[in-house]
Order: sequence, then C-alpha cells, then structure tokens
Amino acid sequence: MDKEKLRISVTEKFLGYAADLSETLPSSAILVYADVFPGGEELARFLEHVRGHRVVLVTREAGFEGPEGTEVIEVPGIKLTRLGQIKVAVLIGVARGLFNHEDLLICLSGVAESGHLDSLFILDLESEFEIFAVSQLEDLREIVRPEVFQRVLSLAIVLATQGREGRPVGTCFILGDSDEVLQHCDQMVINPFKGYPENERNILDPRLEETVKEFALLDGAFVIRGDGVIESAGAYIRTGVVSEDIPSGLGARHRSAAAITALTRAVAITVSESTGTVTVFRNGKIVMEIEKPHPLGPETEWQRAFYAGPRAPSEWPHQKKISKIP
Ligand SMILES: Nc1ncnc2c1ncn2[C@@H]1O[C@H](COP(=O)(O)OP(=O)(O)OP(=O)(O)O)[C@@H](O)[C@H]1O
Repeated sequence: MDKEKLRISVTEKFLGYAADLSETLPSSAILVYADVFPGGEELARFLEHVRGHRVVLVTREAGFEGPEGTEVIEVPGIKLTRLGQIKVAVLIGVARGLFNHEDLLICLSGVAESGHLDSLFILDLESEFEIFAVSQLEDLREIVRPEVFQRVLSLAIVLATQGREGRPVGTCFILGDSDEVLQHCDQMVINPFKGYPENERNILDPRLEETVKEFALLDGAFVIRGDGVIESAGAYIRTGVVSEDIPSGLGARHRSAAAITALTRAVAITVSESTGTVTVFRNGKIVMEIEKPHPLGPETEWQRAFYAGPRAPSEWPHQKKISKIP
C-alpha cells in the first residue's frame, strides 16, 4: 500500500473512533493533537463528523488560529511523549478554566512530527489521580494569571529537556501569593532582580527568557508574582514547619516546593536536575509529573515508511476551506 495513503488511513481511523466514542460517552470535549496532520483535510472531515461537539486543538505552533468553532491550546515547542503532550494541554486547559475535574475528555495524540495520530486516551479528570490531581488547580486563576502559569511551565519543560550548555539544570519556580511566600524565604545568594523596575522583570517578557535560564543555574528558587513580576531568584525556602501531607521520599528541592505550597496558596513548578522531570505542586501535593522524553533510537524501516512528518497547521492547504466549518 502507498505509504502516504497508509498514514492518512490510520489517522482517519483514529478520528473515526473518536467521533464514534463522542456519540457513546458523555464526553465534554475531544482533544486533538493538531500538529500531526499531513494536511488539514482529515481534520476538516472530522470536524464535520463531530459537529456540535466541543473540539480543542493542541498545537506547538505559536499564534495558531483553529478553524471556526474549535478552541486552541498552545503547548511548548518541545517534543514530548504522547501522554506528555496531553498532560501539558490538560494542565494549561485547567489553569485557563477550560476544563475542570468533572470533565471526561477523549484525547487523540501521536508522535510529534510523525504525521499521523496513533493514540487514543479517554480521561476522566476526576479519577485520573495517577496522572494529575486537577482539582488542586481549579482556583489557580484567582492568584496566577493563566498566561504566567503557561509561560513558566513552558520554560520549565524547555530547561528540563535542553538543560543549559549541554548540562542538566534543576530549579524551582514558585508562582502566586508571593508576599506570603517571601515570608518563608531567605536569600541563598544576592537577589539578581532586586532594584529593577517591575516592567523590566516580568516573566511574560520574551527578552527575559535567556536571563531566567541563566539564573536557573543558581541555588534556590524563583519567586514570581501572579502577574508575572519576578520578585526573587536564588531564594531558600525555610521548610521547618510543614504539614504531614507532603509526599515522602522527595529530595530537598522537591520537598521545599511541596512545603511552600502547603504553607501558602502558591503553585510550584520544579525541574529535577537528576531526572529531568517537571513536577507541579499545589496544597503540598503533586498535581502532575511530566517526564523528560528519551531521545529516539535510530529509525526502523517501518518508522521511515510511516513517519514522513506533518506540515505545520498554518501550511495546511485546506486551512482556508476548513475555517468555514461552523
Ligand atoms: N529549602 C530549599 N529552598 C530552595 N532550594 C532548595 C532548598 N533545598 C534544596 N534546594 C535546591 O535544590 C538543590 C538540589 O537538592 P537535592 O538534590 O537534595 O534535591 P532534589 O529534590 O533531589 O532535586 P534534584 O532532583 O534536582 O536533584 C540544591 O542544590 C538547592 O539549590
């Protein structure tokens, strides 16, 4: 069989299963990893099929506008595992208020740049405690702007995956409730952000990316206000008095991150130097862990035949046509 046809037919089959399931299950949304499509045609047919259902497209492409009637979640431009992509998308969705613990999601994913969908997950957010404790983040918007959470999560994933100058990096970002957080912190080193005007130290400013990555090499944690202003880097969290809720077996960085979220309303995002795992903490609990993807081995003949690579959504030839679907 022609390789291109084979890839498209697998993707279409998965889209077909998802469409059938959306009729059978009381699902609240279908999440589709949009970057795997070789063109926009299959998606256009799918959207016609599932008209009336909520479809959320997940993409690594900045500024991508989905076809009319769809919502878009932008995930970091980093290759993640299939489940990793879904986890990050759900996490950002919850932080933005798009999903909550009552949602049942049908999720379609695939290997980044493979050009086809190959995985279907059904996630009942209330019961997926092994994957994420969604309810811990539902009030997050009250203290952290969603775009700040999204930005820091992306930075953490980039640091975890790429490290700095070829070396792994470990760090911790504490977001929100920063006045209270600072009450539990001492400086490990001189605070490099001290004295700068607020508009020059906001994490949403893309010009700060390299600075933040550089200061991630310092011992200690970043303390960031809910609106993105970085209050401190190199902060040491005093973890003397903490609740018993904190998971056992954590190292000092992860333990201090859990502790500060038990003591305040902040959310903490850690990057582990030893494993490359990104962990999100709230209320002293682990909300989600995103494992570092392992580098792929040499391609097999089957993979070469199959993984021809998709086009970016903006390059889809049918982008114009599908944008008309209500
Ligand atoms: N209380 C704390 N507050 C802020 N940072 C801390 C604290 N304790 C440890 N750290 C930071 O964590 C670093 C690593 O500590 P440790 O290896 O014990 O933690 P870990 O949780 O195992 O993290 P990793 O997985 O990154 O190794 C320390 O060098 C220090 O920079």
